[in-house]
Amino acid sequence: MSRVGVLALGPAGAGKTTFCNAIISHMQSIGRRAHIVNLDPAAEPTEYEFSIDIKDLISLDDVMEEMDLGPNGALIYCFEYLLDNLDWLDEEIGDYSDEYLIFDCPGQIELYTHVPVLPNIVRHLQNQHNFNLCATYLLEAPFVIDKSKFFSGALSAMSAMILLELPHINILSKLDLIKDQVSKKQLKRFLNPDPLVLATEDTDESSKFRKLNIAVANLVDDFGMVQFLPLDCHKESDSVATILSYIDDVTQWSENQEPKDPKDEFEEEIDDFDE
Ligand SMILES: Nc1nc2c(ncn2[C@@H]2O[C@H](COP(=O)(O)OP(=O)(O)OP(=O)(O)O)[C@@H](O)[C@H]2O)c(=O)[nH]1
Repeated sequence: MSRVGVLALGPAGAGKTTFCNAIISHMQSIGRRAHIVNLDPAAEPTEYEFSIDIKDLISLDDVMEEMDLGPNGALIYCFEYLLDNLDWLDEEIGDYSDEYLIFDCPGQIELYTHVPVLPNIVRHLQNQHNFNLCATYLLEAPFVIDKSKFFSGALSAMSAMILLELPHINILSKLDLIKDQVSKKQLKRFLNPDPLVLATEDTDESSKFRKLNIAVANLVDDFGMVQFLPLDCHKESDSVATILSYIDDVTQWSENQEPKDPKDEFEEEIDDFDE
């Protein structure tokens, strides 16, 4: 038996929970079942009930109060507690066989860029529960269309990809917020950009950061971190369906199957952008 799990990752407020809800809603509309696993010990209830909720094990408020810790220290404590009590997760997951689980993760990206707590949970899910996992990393469109922020976002996504070692899909969320600011052509540039061009254009040849910018751009390019699937949760759009079909491909990976090129997948989505 193999299970499919999707991790929703990304900085605070990037739209992870909204994305999880949009996936569930879309799946329900096409007759598929999926469940949200809330891994954020500070999360409030959302549109769809959590099928598995870390708050049933431990909550951030309780830890802050009882251990006299700040929010970040308390979050790390919660995850270490989860790691020490993985039998709780095992029991909860036991009820969901052959189903899609969407793991809504906290926005404190150090959990998957610095400290190994999420990678340890990922290994447990793979080894003990035979999960086919995939990571989705959300970055807000208004954030990413700014060049310097684009690189910082791409580097944080890359860091998560390296630490988690999972099939990785970058998602540009909140597309509606940039609709009036960028043309279809500009959007394409940010969905599938050439990092070297981004790093060097408009940069003074003598700038002392030029060499560093080029080195960072090459690194980002080498790791293939520069393709984004667009997501607009506030509009009836095909973006969720497109992302889901891509997730389906990477999680049901078979040896002789090549991954689809996300560029082709979202081409149609971009065509609708100016309308
Ligand atoms: N305009 C717009 N707003 C969005 C979109 N997706 C999410 N939001 C809003 O962005 C805010 C944050 O969304 P969440 O889904 O809670 O983000 P999150 O990444 O889960 O947040 P944390 O769990 O706190 O890290 C909410 O007010 C959402 O309504 C979108 O596609 N467009």
